[in-house]
Amino acid sequence: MGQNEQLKAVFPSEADIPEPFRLTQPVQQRQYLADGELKRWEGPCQEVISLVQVQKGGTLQPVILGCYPVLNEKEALEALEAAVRAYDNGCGLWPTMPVEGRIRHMELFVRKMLEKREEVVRLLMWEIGKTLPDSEKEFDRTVEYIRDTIEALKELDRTSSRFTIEQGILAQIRRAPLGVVLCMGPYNYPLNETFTTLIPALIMGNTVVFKPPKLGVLLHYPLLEAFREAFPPGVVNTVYGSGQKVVGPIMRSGKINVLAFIGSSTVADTLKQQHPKPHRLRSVLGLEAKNAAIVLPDADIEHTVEEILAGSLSYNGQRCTALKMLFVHNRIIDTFMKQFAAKVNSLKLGMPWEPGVKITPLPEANKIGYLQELIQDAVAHGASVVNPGGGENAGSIVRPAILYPVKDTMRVYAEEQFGPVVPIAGYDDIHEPIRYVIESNYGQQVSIFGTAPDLMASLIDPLVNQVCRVNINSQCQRGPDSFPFTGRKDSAEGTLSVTDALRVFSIRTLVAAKTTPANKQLITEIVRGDKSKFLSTDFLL
Ligand SMILES: NC(=O)C1=CN([C@@H]2O[C@H](COP(=O)(O)OP(=O)(O)OC[C@H]3O[C@@H](n4cnc5c(N)ncnc54)[C@H](OP(=O)(O)O)[C@@H]3O)[C@@H](O)[C@H]2O)C=CC1
Ligand SMILES: O=C(O)[C@H](O)COP(=O)(O)O
Repeated sequence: MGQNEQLKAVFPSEADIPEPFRLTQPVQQRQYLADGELKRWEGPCQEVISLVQVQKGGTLQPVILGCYPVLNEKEALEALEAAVRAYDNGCGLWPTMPVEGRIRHMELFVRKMLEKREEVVRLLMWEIGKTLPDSEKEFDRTVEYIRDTIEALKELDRTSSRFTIEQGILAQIRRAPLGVVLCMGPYNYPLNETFTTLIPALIMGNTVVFKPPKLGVLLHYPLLEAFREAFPPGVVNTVYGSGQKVVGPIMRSGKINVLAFIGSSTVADTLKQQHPKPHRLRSVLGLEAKNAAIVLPDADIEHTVEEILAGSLSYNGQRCTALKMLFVHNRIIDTFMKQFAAKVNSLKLGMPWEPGVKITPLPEANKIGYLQELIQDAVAHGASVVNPGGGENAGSIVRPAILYPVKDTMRVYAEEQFGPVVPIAGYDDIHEPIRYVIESNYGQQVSIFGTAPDLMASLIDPLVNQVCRVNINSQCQRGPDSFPFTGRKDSAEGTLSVTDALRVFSIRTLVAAKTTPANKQLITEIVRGDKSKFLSTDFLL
């Protein structure tokens, strides 16, 4: 069998798909959530085509998963207005609701969300080709993130809402919401990376409009009812359709107080510029990265190969944290390359639900075309594809490619490939990879592999001042989610983590009163009458 036939053979016929993973019927989504209602949509819908293809009569055929509403500017602005009303007129409802109340709503949401686990996991596999273990992990990690957020909020509330008297002024310092937040996430973690901003934004008392990515859109549908039941009207609203048509008007309205966006740096710039006062907009952005691995001459090669394999190719290299450029010392490059290529060649290609599969179908023809352009450009400038068949595809499946020796004249040296292409450069002088990190447009993370304490120590400080996380003898990654996650330059704006996110979606405000006898009397009555959040009697003691 030729390479292409071998690749084609990884796709199943419909009959080969095991029962629990079959899609019984397409998901015909004709609803969206706005103002507390699941509104019926009679207008045009966009078909969703799976990344998984099936064999029929010797050819690969697309699988239609369902469709979602393509809203217009009118519906998008109505959803926005619902969020604005829920914030501005929300007295006693959401933004002014005590923390314990908001937590109860969030706990109800988690219970309802858990009922949809199986459905969401199945859609993750079909919509974005994520393996079963990784799809389950994405769902479970998201639930855990919500629970951790609830605990972190309890702690923040205990420590940050306090009374103080200074210079004859009694003040209560509070953490207050910011307003209306627009949340958008990328296709590689469509659930988790949307919820890492949506959940903290909500629980801090903001109201939200969110647009799921077009790849990974249907898996949000089973959760709409949970949002509707768990939160007051207008607190959570969804929009669907082309970014330009529905997100553009929302940004241009100037009514968004926070842009919470995880995705590519160029789209983030476009969205910010659409806001009438971009410099006043708070932005929480998780963007592109080109994380490098630096392998020192004394590295433990076996361990390094394992870490770099997972770091560069898990979920087909489609992670912002993936290792996207490797620098290996010339003294060990032959040994490293032999072991690494053998591991890459042994990765199992197949369908997301198959046990042991690591490489799964990729999105869209233009993604595969882009990867092949990068490979051709590198080859034209003197690199080789080290592993035979690397970069070849059949339909949506691509065999990973290792490129070597990669030079600064090649596009793949600086561009974020976000796919199964691993560029490798050899080096003699440690200043070469360090210069790469310094000169990169991105600044998320770096991994260093080695065993000599002095050398490692001398690298850590300069590197951590260029990126935001230096990983020692391990791949780059986001988790644990309690760790701060951010980047410099074009890689991020604002910091996320369970607790950082609570801070980023809130502001410290004051209620202040002169401590005159009349004011003391007034405040005592306010407190007794339980008429505001100005509740503690500490100041009276
Ligand atoms: N730093 C981080 O935390 C992370 C960063 N990323 C980065 O995300 C990228 C991959 O994700 P990808 O989904 O391709 O990113 P995109 O920037 O293409 O899409 C992200 C979101 O923006 C929307 N969008 C795209 N174009 C427009 C537009 N013109 N107007 C309005 N909205 C638009 C998308 O919607 P639609 O799908 O409908 O087009 C999607 O919801 C990589 O660069 C990766 O590094 C990924 C994960 C984490
Ligand atoms: O969306 C991404 O790519 C992530 O931020 C990477 O997360 P991970 O390191 O946990 O896979």
